[in-house]
Amino acid sequence: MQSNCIYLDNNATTKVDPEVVELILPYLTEYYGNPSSMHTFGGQLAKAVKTAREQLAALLGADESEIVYTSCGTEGDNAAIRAALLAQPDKRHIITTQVEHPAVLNVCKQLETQGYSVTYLSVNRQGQLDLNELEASLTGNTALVTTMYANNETGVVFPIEQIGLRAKEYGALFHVDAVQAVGKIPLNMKNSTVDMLTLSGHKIHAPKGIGALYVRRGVRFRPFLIGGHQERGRRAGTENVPGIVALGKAAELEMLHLEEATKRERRLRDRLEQTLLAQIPDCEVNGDTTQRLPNTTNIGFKYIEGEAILLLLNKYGICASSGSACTSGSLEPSHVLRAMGLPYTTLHGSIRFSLCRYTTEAEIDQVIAVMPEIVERLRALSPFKNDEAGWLQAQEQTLLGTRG
Ligand SMILES: Cc1ncc(COP(=O)(O)O)c(C=O)c1O
Ligand code: FES
Repeated sequence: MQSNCIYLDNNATTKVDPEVVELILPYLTEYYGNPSSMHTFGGQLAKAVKTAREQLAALLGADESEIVYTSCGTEGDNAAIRAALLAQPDKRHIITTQVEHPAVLNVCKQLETQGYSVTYLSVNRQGQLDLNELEASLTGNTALVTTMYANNETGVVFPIEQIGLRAKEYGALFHVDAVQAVGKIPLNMKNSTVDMLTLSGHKIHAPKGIGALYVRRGVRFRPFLIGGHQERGRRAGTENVPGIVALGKAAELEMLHLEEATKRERRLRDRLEQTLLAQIPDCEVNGDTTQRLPNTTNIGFKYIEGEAILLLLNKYGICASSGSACTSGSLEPSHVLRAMGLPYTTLHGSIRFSLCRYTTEAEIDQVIAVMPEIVERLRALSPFKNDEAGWLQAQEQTLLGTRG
């Protein structure tokens, strides 16, 4: 198995911090008890679970009683949406956006088949919402507004508090999928309109299989997983103790590094982006560059296929992605970039680079060194170089063929 690469796909998942690994090893070996047990061997682990809860609460500016551990971001999103609807059985309307992660979009689509109506807010070319459209969609029947904090594909950040204020005016609950924002944007739930907020461990240098949902005190919450009394009856199932300990430590490290890492990642990301834009013709950044995560850039290279770029980057040991990991492999272009109304010529040739605190100057140099040549090589092979109409026709035929 390959283990060494230039890893610029941190929005898909991150490396577990070595400090986190070291801390959790005893919880995988010696301390295997059940935190709910009466005996000391198991019961002592409740303390570790509590410490992690405090660490996570500190990162969110929340109270520890407001943290519910989950298995992943997807579970957090599912649990929050279901809980909001169960708590308000008379309300049958949900507002979300066209650019959400499938963990929200596909839940909403299923709810439509169960008698709920869903408004999918549009975004503009920059990937930003129109708050007037949100206001016009809200009614007294709206149970929930659920939007992401930052987009996984473009890094575009939504004006969360402005959305929340409007939701509150209509008495709707407000859930935020902050899987991509946690650790990259300072958060303070104390002075916030957010009622529930999802996060995922594997995006912040903890392992896969652990996440959390913030539930504001006072928000009526009905559990998604029903069974035992764990998590104060809000999420049944024996706790993933090593995962929880890891998440707590990872949160502590995110807080410690946030300011300095954010600055560094922004500088490296901007250098990568600006150099590629200067050296490669016919390319552009997708999404609002003023309201954006510091670690993400999504660049559209006209007239070529993103997958072809990725394959060549892979030959140089560079990991990036087109769209998101969950949807890669499907031939459909990204629903996020489509919602932004990108032209077909760019839609298929878009690549996301996402950095983290381990990304080095030398790694960025390496990408800068190979990208112009990769794009030039692919464009030389492309029969449609500078031929918008030809490219468009070919893409349409491909799509028809795959659907056919
Ligand atoms: C915005 C967003 N929400 C939810 C998820 C799902 O998180 P998980 O992979 O932990 O289920 C992801 C993962 O890519 C994401 O980027
Ligand atoms: S890995 Fe991020 S979209 Fe699934």
